[in-house]
This record gives sequence, structure tokens and C-alpha cells, in this order.
Amino acid sequence: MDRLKRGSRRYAVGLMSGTSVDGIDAAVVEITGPPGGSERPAVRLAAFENRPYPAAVREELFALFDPREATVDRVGRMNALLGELFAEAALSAIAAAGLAPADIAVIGSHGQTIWHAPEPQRYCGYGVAFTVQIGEGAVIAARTGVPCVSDFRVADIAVGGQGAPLVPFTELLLYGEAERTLLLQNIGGIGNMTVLPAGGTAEDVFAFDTGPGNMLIDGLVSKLYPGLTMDEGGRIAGAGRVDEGLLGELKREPYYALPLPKSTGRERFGAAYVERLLAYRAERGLSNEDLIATVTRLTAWTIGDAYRRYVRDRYAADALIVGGGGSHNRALIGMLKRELEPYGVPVLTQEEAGHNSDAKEAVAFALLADYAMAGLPNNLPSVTGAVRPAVMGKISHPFRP
Ligand SMILES: Nc1ncnc2c1ncn2[C@@H]1O[C@H](COP(=O)(O)OP(=O)(O)OP(=O)(O)O)[C@@H](O)[C@H]1O
Ligand SMILES: CC(=O)N[C@H]1[C@@H]2OC[C@@H](O2)[C@@H](O)[C@@H]1O[C@H](C)C(=O)O
Repeated sequence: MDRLKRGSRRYAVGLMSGTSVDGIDAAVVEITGPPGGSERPAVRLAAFENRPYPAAVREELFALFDPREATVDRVGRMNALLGELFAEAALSAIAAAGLAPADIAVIGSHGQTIWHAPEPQRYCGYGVAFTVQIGEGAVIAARTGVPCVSDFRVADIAVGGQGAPLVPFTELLLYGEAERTLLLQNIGGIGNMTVLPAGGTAEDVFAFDTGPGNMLIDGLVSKLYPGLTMDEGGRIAGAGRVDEGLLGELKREPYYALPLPKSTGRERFGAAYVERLLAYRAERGLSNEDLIATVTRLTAWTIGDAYRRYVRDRYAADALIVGGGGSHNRALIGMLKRELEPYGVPVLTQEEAGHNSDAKEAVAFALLADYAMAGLPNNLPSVTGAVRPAVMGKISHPFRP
């Protein structure tokens, strides 16, 4: 297949490593229909794999989230190493789809966010905003022989956007409906909501980070239960009781009331926040289960709060569809239903709505890369706050004799 022939059926690979740092998601998708056409592209998932990071890599990545540890040599080395690991993940998924690298038109790689500072700060007399995703695209292109589009977010930040969230661009293409207003809630490390109004166009969509997704739960579990990295199924939270005093204090975090557009990350809800929660637990003698039940409820509350604050007065939502790893946490889903169902908004998982929750973000980066290769804009200024459309992603071409 001629990988450069556009507008026809083609294969693309999407690679994602999210804020939970649980591993590399690789999706191989078959795309039909020209990018940017008036018709929606049809996307079929041909293969999906998740490759957990080796423990040493995960540990080193967590070290690099602390800017005092993230010296330029360590970041540079990890950038190259992640390029190798992403390339391995892509090659493995391509083989799982029964394809060869020569069949693939493009690889879209999100990389690993290690710092996200989208609000301009004064620096050397200038106002500067930035975001850092590592995982070298040149290495991915060289190892796979496939053009790689990487480092998407910086192009949106360069035109005044938050550089996040980016997936809503593809959610509009793949999920938008004429008759129903849908809320798509991702619960990864961070939580983020996309509002797709019935019959809405790109200008009508809005989306934002709701706050912590699993990040606080994971952070507490790994400190309090050595050997565990998550509250599997929500069993720990299910055995605890919410501490209303702590919950009330946590709700006062200023991020929740910020106006849109907004995005957040580990800089706000990372290791230092978890240390504060552990200090509170020690002071008040809270059990592990009660602490984890409380942050689980907080996570559900942030989503209900976002709905009340930004959506309720504008749209009657027909459903909230939950994706990301948090959709496997039954305690969290139960709490979320109690937050939203009183407003007549049913809560469903991506699977219940007929989609693959785990593959969704990787699929999105395959599609974003398809647009980038065609030189077409792939950000949603209404979502990110960018002053104009941008073609996000840097292209690394492999050498092909
Ligand atoms: N079976 C499960 N039970 C409970 N929680 C789960 C389960 N499986 C995954 N999770 C949670 O989901 C997290 C991973 O979610 P996901 O892969 O969607 O995040 P991510 O893509 O890294 O994050 P982001 O979307 O913020 O970039 C895990 O760290 C864990 O907290
Ligand atoms: C800077 C960054 O990596 N942001 C992530 C993170 O994880 C979830 C949420 O915060 C979202 O804003 C974004 O990821 C998804 C893939 C997005 O851009 O849509």
C-alpha cells in the first residue's frame, strides 16, 4: 500500500502514555475518508496493546516530575529511551494487527508529559507558557521506518492555548450526535470532560480538566499499601467512610472554580499534594480506607461540580460516558452516579456505550497525526483557548533509500 496516498483507506498508529504512567498504549487504526472532509472519517480499531513500563523506568519518570531532580542529562536520556520503548510498542501492535511497518502511513505519538505550565509566567522579562512531552519522535521514525508525528501540545500553546485537552477534536469527529448532548468524562491520572452539544460544530464544543482523576488515589495507595499501585476495582474505597471534614477542606482547592479554559496536572495534584493528605491522616487518625474513600468521593464530586458550574445552565445532557482507567473503579462510578443521576444524567461507561475505553486516547493521537500529515489544523480553539487554529505535531521522516 502506498503510505503517502491520502484520502483513501490507510492505517495509522497512535501511541499514548498518560499522566498515570501505567504504561504505553498502542492502537493500530484503519482510517477511511479524507482528513478534514465534510464527512466524518471512519475509524476501525485493528489492534490495541498496553505495555506496562519496566519498574525502573516508571520510578525514574516519577523522579523527573520533580523539577529539582529533572536535570537536563536525565531528561535528555529519558527522551531517547522513551523513543525506543514507544517504537517497540508500535512495532508490536503493528504485528498484532497482522500488518508490516510498510503498511502504516503514520505514527502519532503523544509522549510522556513531565511538566505542564500553560499559563504565561514572567521569565527574563517575557511572559512564557510551556509544556514538556518527551519520547523522541526521531527515534520512533528511525526504528520503525514510519513517519512519526510527536510533540503536539506546544503548537497550541504557541498560539495562546492551554495545549490541552486535545482529544476533544477527535471526540467531536467520532462521537458527536445530532440529537443527543453527550458529556465524555475521561478519568485517567487527571480527569477531563468534553461537552458535545446535540448537532454542535467545532465552535460549540468545550472541554477542560475537571481535576484529579486517579492521581490522588494512586498516590495514596502506593504510599499506604507497598506493592500496590491502584485501588483495584475500588475495593479499598468501598471499605471506607468519607471524612466530611477533610472533604470540605479539599473542595476549597481554587482550581475547581477557575474559569474556562483550564487544564492541570501533576504540578498541582502530584507528590506534594499526597504528602499533605498523609499529614492530615496522621493528625486526625484517619484509617487508610477512610482516606481513600474521601479522595475517591472528591474525584466524583469534582465531576459533579464541573457539571453544575459549566454545563447545567446551558445544556440538558443526555448521558455522561466515562472512559479511562477510573471507569474500572466501582466505588468511584457508584459515587459519580449519585452525583449526576439526581439531575437526570445517566452515567455509562465507554464499554456500555459500545466503545473501547482503554484505546480511546491512543486512537485519538493516530487521527491527530493523520491531520498533521495532511497539513490540516487539529486543535479546537474553543476548547484550548488558542487564538487561532494550529497544525499540531512535529514530523520526523525516516530515511528510505
Ligand atoms: N481495574 C481497575 N480498578 C481501579 N482503577 C483502575 C483499574 N484499572 C485502571 N485503573 C486506574 O486507572 C489509571 C490509569 O488510567 P488511564 O490509563 O486512563 O490513565 P492515563 O491515560 O495515564 O491518564 P491521563 O488520561 O490523565 O493522561 C490507573 O493508574 C488506575 O488508577
Ligand atoms: C498536559 C497533559 O498531558 N494533559 C493530559 C492530562 O491527562 C488528562 C488531561 O490531563 C488532559 O488534559 C491531557 O490528556 C488528554 C489525552 C488530552 O489532551 O485530551
